[in-house]
Amino acid sequence: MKIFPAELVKAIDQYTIANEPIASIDLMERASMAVTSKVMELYPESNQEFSIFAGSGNNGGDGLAIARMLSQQGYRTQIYFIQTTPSTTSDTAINLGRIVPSENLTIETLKPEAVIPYVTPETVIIDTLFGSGVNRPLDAFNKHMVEYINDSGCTIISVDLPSGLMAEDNSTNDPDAIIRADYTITLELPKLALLLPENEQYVGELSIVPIGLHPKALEGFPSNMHFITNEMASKMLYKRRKFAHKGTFGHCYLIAGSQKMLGAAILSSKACMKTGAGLLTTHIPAGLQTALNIAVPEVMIDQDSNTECFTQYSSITNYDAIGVGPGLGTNTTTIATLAQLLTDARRMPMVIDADGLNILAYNKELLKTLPKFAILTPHPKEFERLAGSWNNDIEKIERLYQFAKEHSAYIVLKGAHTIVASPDGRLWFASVGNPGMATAGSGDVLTGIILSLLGQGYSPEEASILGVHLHGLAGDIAAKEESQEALIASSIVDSIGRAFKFLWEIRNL
Ligand SMILES: NC(=O)C1=CN([C@@H]2O[C@H](COP(=O)(O)OP(=O)(O)OC[C@H]3O[C@@H](n4cnc5c(N)ncnc54)[C@H](OP(=O)(O)O)[C@@H]3O)[C@@H](O)[C@H]2O)[C@@H](O)CC1
Ligand SMILES: [K+]
Repeated sequence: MKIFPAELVKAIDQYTIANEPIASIDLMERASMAVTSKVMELYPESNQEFSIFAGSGNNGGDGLAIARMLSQQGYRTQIYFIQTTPSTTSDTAINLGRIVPSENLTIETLKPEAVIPYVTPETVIIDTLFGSGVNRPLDAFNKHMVEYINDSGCTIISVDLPSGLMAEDNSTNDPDAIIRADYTITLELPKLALLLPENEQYVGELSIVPIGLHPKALEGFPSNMHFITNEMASKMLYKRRKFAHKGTFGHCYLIAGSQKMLGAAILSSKACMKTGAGLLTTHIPAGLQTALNIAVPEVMIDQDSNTECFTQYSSITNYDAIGVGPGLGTNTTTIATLAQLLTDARRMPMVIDADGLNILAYNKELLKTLPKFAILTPHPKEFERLAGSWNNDIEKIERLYQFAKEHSAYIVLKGAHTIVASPDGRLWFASVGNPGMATAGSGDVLTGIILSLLGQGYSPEEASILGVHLHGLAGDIAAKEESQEALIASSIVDSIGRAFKFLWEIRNL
């Protein structure tokens, strides 16, 4: 699924109206119906009361239609229609005309000098003041409305975007003039601002509802940003052939672990095997063989002669892909050996994580020797060490583009919506995963998953995107079963199988 800027969303909207064809008021009705269904899913009990704050743009038009629909379903609904600009859009005017006040539905128009009515904290506020039409910080009256809603103590559901949030860059926005929603229900397409960590406080829990925009427009309009969906990930899966043998699925080589961090090597190894690698050889420091063997009997072991650092590696021509970094340490000898490995393995598919990345960050000349299309999997702090700091998430994305291009590498920037950046300037945002996955070893598991996919012949692009999606899905399955609190890295590994099954079911639909 593509992520489009607000102007293109508008153009897709227009294309749909012209080519489906459908009257714009009917498209608004369809969109409002989709949002109403989602709201009713969140609040199935019809004794829930709603207050809908509607602006005079089309977002407000949606709000008016949602109010009508909720009241028809038996929910008591009050509308506060905010009239600050004289120009009510034509569809919003039509929806205003469709409001027939009743016991369940009341409407009050608020003008700039109006006193804002008291809303009890039990009421759920539906915020439809502004949507994707905002291109500057809100004016004083609307900011006052936003502050009132934010301070109300009510649960807030924003439609399309939290009002006041611009669809892309908010670096010059006024943070006090943006709704802080508990839920954002966005129409059909995720907007960039909704996926950025700095906006989490405004967006709350994000859901996307299809509204039937024209498939030709969704396909044909260009964008270099994508949202990774189950459908997209499931299409990437390779079928395992009946006459395959373990050699068919690749021989992976993982260089990981140290005396204090053998766990990283264990988690990564397990994840690699669970993701379908045919063979895995794990290189660890001397003295740790038995522990690794017991923890992951499927793995072959390549022991270093040194107990403390990485000093040697076996012939890389034996392998199809290399993973390096989890729990490795950053000892001087380790740095020298990694430098040699990068030179030797110039044509190998490779994923580099954790201490591998720290070594690169503190020895930047090594970046020049990265194998082409190497995958780097930093968390934000590691990426900052590699690429320098940023002032906001839009600058961070710029940094990602530049860094991936400059080093011909795929960057997997881990976070709430992990971002994969390709060397040719495309980005993919993760749609799955949960805060329970911010736990020790979670990154080691991702490295193992990506290594496994590389070893099986997936391209670096596929391995990054599918790897991120499988990791997030497995985390979501684990959180559902055990809670986010109890989720540990091993739970993610244990759920990889179910993540695969889920994707295969979608593929075979
Ligand atoms: N995408 C789709 O397919 C569909 C989209 N739909 C819905 O349409 C929504 C977009 O509607 P929209 O374009 O009318 O914009 P919206 O945000 O409601 O209001 C803009 C108004 O606010 C004004 N304004 C702007 N900035 C301001 C400021 N700082 N302070 C004060 N005023 C400011 C601006 O005026 P102007 O900039 O001209 O001064 C304009 O009058 C979209 O989010 C979705 O909910 C569905 O109905 C159907 C399918
Ligand atoms: K809104």
